[in-house]
Parts: sequence; C-alpha cells; structure tokens
Amino acid sequence: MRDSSSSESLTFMKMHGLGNDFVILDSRGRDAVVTEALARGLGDRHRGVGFDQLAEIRSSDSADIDLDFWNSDGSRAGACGNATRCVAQYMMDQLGQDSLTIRTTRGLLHAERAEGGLVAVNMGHPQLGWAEVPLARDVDTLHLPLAGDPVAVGMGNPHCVFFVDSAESVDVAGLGPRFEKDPLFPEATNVEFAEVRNEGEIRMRVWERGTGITLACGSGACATAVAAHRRGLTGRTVRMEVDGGWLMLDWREDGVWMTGPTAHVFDATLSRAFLEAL
Ligand SMILES: N[C@H](CCC[C@H](N)C(=O)O)C(=O)O
Repeated sequence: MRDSSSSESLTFMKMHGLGNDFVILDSRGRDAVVTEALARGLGDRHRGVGFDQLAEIRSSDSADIDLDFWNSDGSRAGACGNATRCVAQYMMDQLGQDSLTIRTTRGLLHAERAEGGLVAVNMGHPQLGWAEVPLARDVDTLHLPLAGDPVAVGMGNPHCVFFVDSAESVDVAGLGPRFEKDPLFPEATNVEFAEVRNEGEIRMRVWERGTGITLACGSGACATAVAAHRRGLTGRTVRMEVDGGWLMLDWREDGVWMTGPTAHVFDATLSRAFLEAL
C-alpha cells in the first residue's frame, strides 16, 4: 500500500475538458494519496505540474468509482463537472463500458458516451435554497442583495451568476476575487459572468473559487444554465460558449446534463524527490 508519506514515485494523467485542465490520480485498490500539500505542490505550474483541479479516483462499494476533487490552492471542491467527464471517458474506455456511475461528495452521478465522441454527465439537481448553496442568511437566491443582481445556484459547489451585456468586456480578474470571498458565501463561491445571446445560447466567463480564471467550468456552466432559465431568459436547453469552447446544457427532470469534449494529454510519473520535498 502506498500512502502520502511514502517515497515511492507516483503516476498521474493529465487531461482537460475545453482547456479546464486536470491532474488525475488513479488510486483504486490502494489508500488515498492526496493531501492538501500534494494538491498545492502539484498545482504549482512552475514547480509542480499545474492544473485547475486535481481528481483522485477511488475504489467504490456503491458505484463504478468514487471521485474526489481539489483546487490548485489545496482546497477541496465538492463538484467538478469537466473533470467528471474526463474521468468518465478514461474509465469507460478502460472498462469497455458506455456509461459509468460515479460517487462524489454531492451524490451519485451518471455519465455516458454521447454522439461525436463527446461525454455527457448528469450533474444532479441544482440546489436553489439559500441554505443549500450555501449562503450565510435567508435571502432570495434569484436576486442576491449584491451589486449587479446576481443569482446563486448550488451544483454541489456554490456559484454566483451575473448577467451582463458583454461577457468579453467584463473584468473577470478584478471582479471575480471580490465576489469569491463575499461574506454572503460562507464557503466562498465560483463566479460566472453570462451574456445571454438568445434563448438557446449563452456566452460565459468564469472565476473559479480556489483556482482563478479558467477556460471552462462545468459546474459553473450548469449553474449558469439554471440561473438563466430561472430568470426566464432561456429555455431548459442551451449551447454555452466558454473561453475554451462549447458545452451543451440540458436541465431535465432528473438533473442538469452537461455534454462536451474531453482530452487525454499525457501520463507521467512524479519523482521521489518531488514527493519527498512536499
Ligand atoms: N472546473 C470545475 C469546477 C471546480 C469547482 C471549484 N473551483 C470549486 O467549487 O471550488 C468544473 O468543471 O465544474
């Protein structure tokens, strides 16, 4: 058995979904290896590998796999839609399956192959009540008492969605961190800036909690689609252009489905020296 204090080397995969990039560790059949220090060390793009999220696959007794997520600052993420799709692609290929069940901290998720080599995942029902998001106090999640009149949506992690006239001209780097740590969000929040182009299409840019600007955020795309529909701006199905490409969102009876591409970039091994220096 390997554990985080071991000096053995450690193999990992680098994958991405629309440029939202991940280091993925396959820890099935062994003890979990990820610690906050490992997440932060690996997440350093200069001295480590670099990723938006780290995902660790674990053996499961109630699904095909269990899956845990970390941000590059070492904090835990309760949900990560694009990493879920990437891991689903890897596991379905490895197991020769067309669908996969995944246990995450937010519950059981279902993923499957979609047309054109894409992967779809049901990210579950959105959390629309203030306590579920979570927010610090009882306010209307559809109109938060914050400048810009954003919407709060939980997707297993918190999201604060602003509707803007032009997503391209929003200062995401300036506004993102300001709202990420707003006291209304006791666990901080991911921040989305969405421009509704028409009732079936949205342009969205994102500041992720614990990571910063990313090229795509799957749970953020789901939250944005839910917020737009709740505001009466779109239907239940939308195409969404993020900085890294396009996602399809569909808020169905059984949850919010997200479909998009995945890419497996390389596999590599961390040196003992790197692990020992953590
Ligand atoms: N990139 C991820 C979201 C990570 C969420 C994380 N930043 C947090 O909630 O702390 C996604 O595709 O859903």
